[in-house]
Amino acid sequence: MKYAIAVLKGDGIGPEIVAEAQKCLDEVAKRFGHEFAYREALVGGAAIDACGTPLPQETIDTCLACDSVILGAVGGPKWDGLPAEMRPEKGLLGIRKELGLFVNLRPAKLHAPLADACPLKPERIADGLDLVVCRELTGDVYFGAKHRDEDGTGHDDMNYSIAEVERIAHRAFRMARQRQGHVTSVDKANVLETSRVWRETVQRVALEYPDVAVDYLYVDNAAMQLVLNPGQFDVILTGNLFGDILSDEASCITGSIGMLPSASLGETNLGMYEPIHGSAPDIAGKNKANPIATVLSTAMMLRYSFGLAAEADALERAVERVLEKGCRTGDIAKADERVLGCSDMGDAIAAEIQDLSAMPSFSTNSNA
Ligand SMILES: NC(=O)C1=CN([C@@H]2O[C@H](COP(=O)(O)OP(=O)(O)OC[C@H]3O[C@@H](n4cnc5c(N)ncnc54)[C@H](O)[C@@H]3O)[C@@H](O)[C@H]2O)C=CC1
Ligand SMILES: CC(C)CC(=O)C(=O)O
Ligand SMILES: [Mg+2]
Repeated sequence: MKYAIAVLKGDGIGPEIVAEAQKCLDEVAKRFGHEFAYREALVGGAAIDACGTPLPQETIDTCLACDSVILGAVGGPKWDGLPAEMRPEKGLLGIRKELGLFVNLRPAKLHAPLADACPLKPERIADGLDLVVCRELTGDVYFGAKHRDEDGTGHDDMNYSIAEVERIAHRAFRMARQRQGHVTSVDKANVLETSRVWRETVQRVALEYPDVAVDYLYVDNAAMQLVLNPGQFDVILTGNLFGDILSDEASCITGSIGMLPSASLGETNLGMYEPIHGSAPDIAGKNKANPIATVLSTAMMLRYSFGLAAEADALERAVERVLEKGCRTGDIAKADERVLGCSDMGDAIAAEIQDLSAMPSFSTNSNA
């Protein structure tokens, strides 16, 4: 099959990590007999520099004309002084909104070979870590009105409508049915009106899923529980701001933010697949970034946008195998371990895909 993929590399490490993900996808295409046709478009700082805006209309049109979107990351110190509407991050928020991507799935899994890279004591991860943050992506304080008073006071309007909470809650409960059947809804309902709307709505939606266990945590407690006993979580259902923060926290339990993929989804098959991390200006251009979060994001793309489960499994298995073999970028390496560059890690994963014959559980023509 032929698939059109919009490629938004963005800024900082964005181009480096996306190049490695494409390298791995090209191996998947060869092995399984698909064609991935890439269409590059600009977003973030790169778009500001070339077109004077963080989200050109051409980029939106390209994404809408494709079957899926891969995004690297946006932002960097070069653009930090720009007004809010002109910042690179506005381009990312804008493309999520334009494509109607209100669900952001951020799975956090502790890969066994990386147990040493987890900063928690072994007893805290005795139950492992296999959770998914189901984050609402096109509402909350990120999209509310912003302004500054004449005296310099800043305002960000935080709001959630019942309909916005309902649609993300249904997605979380349906996903829990495919997993361990447990949703933890996270809010700040003891203080925020938006959170009271959130909690009441989730409680109502939960009645439609009597087979799913549900509990409710305030976000401050959730942040603590995540490091005390991360194994208690299955699906964490939460808003845009809290989900952004909790997923970065969850990522470091897996060893590094460079490990965590995400899928941004809406009502159609068109999804955007993006690592959860940012543009990492401190390591940009140095071939030091971990490309695994981006590679695993494209595995989510194969599964969710293209329905290619065997191909997604193969890509995920290839990542597992390089970790088992001891391949490590700097962020997940122990002091005495050899450190691979971003492109070496991409090469290693691509080589594992080539070596599919050594993986008896994968047929190379199951979906071709
Ligand atoms: N989705 C996106 O495009 C996002 C963009 N940003 C933007 O990125 C810029 C930098 O933000 P920060 O707060 O520094 O967050 P960041 O996620 O870019 O970096 C935080 C730390 O994690 C490290 N890191 C991140 N990704 C890594 C990878 N793949 N491999 C190894 N190490 C990695 C960085 O080197 C840094 O030490 C800002 O302009 C911010 O607005 C931040 C978060 C998400
Ligand atoms: C850069 C922001 C717009 C969002 C963010 O940090 C994220 O989605 O992880
Ligand atoms: Mg973030």
